[in-house]
Amino acid sequence: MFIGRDYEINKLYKLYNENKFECIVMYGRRRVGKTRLITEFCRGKNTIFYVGEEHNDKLSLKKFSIQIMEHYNLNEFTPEFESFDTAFRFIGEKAKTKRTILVLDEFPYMVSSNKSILSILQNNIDHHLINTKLFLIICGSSISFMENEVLSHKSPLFGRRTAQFMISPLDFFDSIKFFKNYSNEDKMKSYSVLGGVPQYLLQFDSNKSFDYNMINKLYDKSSYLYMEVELLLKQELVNPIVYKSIIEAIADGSSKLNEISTKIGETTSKTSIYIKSLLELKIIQKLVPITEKSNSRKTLYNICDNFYSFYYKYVAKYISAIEQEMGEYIYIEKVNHKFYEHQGYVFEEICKDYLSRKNKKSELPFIIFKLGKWWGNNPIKKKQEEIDIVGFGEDKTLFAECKYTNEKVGISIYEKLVERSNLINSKDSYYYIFSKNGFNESLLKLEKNINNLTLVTLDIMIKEFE
Ligand SMILES: Nc1ncnc2c1ncn2[C@@H]1O[C@H](COP(=O)(O)OP(=O)(O)OP(=O)(O)O)[C@@H](O)[C@H]1O
Repeated sequence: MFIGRDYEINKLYKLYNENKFECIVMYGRRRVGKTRLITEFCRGKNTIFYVGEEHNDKLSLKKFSIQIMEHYNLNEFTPEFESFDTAFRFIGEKAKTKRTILVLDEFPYMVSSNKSILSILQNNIDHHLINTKLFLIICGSSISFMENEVLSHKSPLFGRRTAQFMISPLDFFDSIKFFKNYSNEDKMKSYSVLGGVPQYLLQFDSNKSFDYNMINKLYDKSSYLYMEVELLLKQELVNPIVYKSIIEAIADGSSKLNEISTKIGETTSKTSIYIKSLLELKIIQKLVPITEKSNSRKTLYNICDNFYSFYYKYVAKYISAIEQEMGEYIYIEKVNHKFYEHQGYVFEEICKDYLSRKNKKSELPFIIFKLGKWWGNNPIKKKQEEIDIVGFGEDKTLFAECKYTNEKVGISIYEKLVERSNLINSKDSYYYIFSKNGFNESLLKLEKNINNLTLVTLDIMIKEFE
């Protein structure tokens, strides 16, 4: 079962059908589904699929040669290519007449065994490949490597790329397709723990209860997910301890730069260097009120990956108990029924995903150009206020409140939202209220009587994008 990725597959097809040379750079965090996406796209096409490994240059070239020879059915007595240069030229010759896909997966490993591959490839593109029908896909997980060494202006490959795809985790609506047998609430809970990384979503079996999966697939020291975050950080970062402290500080509620640096005992300038790497890895994100510039002093940081966020809020602090095989007890007594706040935060993101999807289909009252959150001072009440979601169109604004509670949402929530929306300049305002468990009668009646209020439940959202 292959889920989602419609945008990427459609774009790849369009480029493929142009039948000319392409150099496509694909990157994204580990386990996000890059290889699977490429495999799905390449199915039934003339493809050489090479996966880089941590070998020395000689072994790398040998493996690359074997892959090419097998593809072209060259017999075992054919000498191996003497260099990557001759190997690329050989493929280029073949691709002059026939559409050929060459995938270089795990490209950073290829480069680590031979730094000159970048310039060899550049030279080949400029002199040989550019006039062929080669469809080259360069793929890698190390986001910093791909952005700095392949995409940036410092890279020999700069200017050779014809398209790039940064592969993100699946959104809520695609992620929950992994949990066919779950109730909507369990789908939501599972997504709030695992996020949208397919490899993590695959760990839960929706034929088993949510609690069973939590206890056996996360709160068990032998489980894949239990070790994942620590291993990933070690793989991606040189000094994982400081990074871990930063993520822990954010998970614990520190969201401003000075709060984070105080908590971890580092200077703000040093902390901001570490934060930059975590931003690059898409583990944390920077938030500013939608009305402010991106360098606003009101900048906050939060963990944008649900799994990291859950792990540092509800797993990391119980490591020693889980190591003593008390994971089930910890989950039942300390976590289950207590991670409601986390779900509330994730619910807000889901509502944003919902609005983005509706916006793409032009199904909102107007086209939104900018979607975000707002917080700021209420000068009348002399206190801080926030609006969960604000969407700016050309001359219209959408304001949304997201309520993840068991109670039905009433009219007072609408009134508060209208009051707060007055803090932002808007000619024409539209209101959306999202609720886990529906709305009371008076609010439902109001929705019928005014035309700028829309009420949406979790069930409605899920049904719309099933
Ligand atoms: N869209 C999808 N639908 C269903 N399963 C998927 C999807 N994407 C990925 N998977 C599954 O998730 C797992 C991880 O995916 P994949 O190996 O493609 O990730 P990756 O980004 O290439 O990882 P890495 O960077 O670690 O090599 C695989 O089992 C894959 O089949």
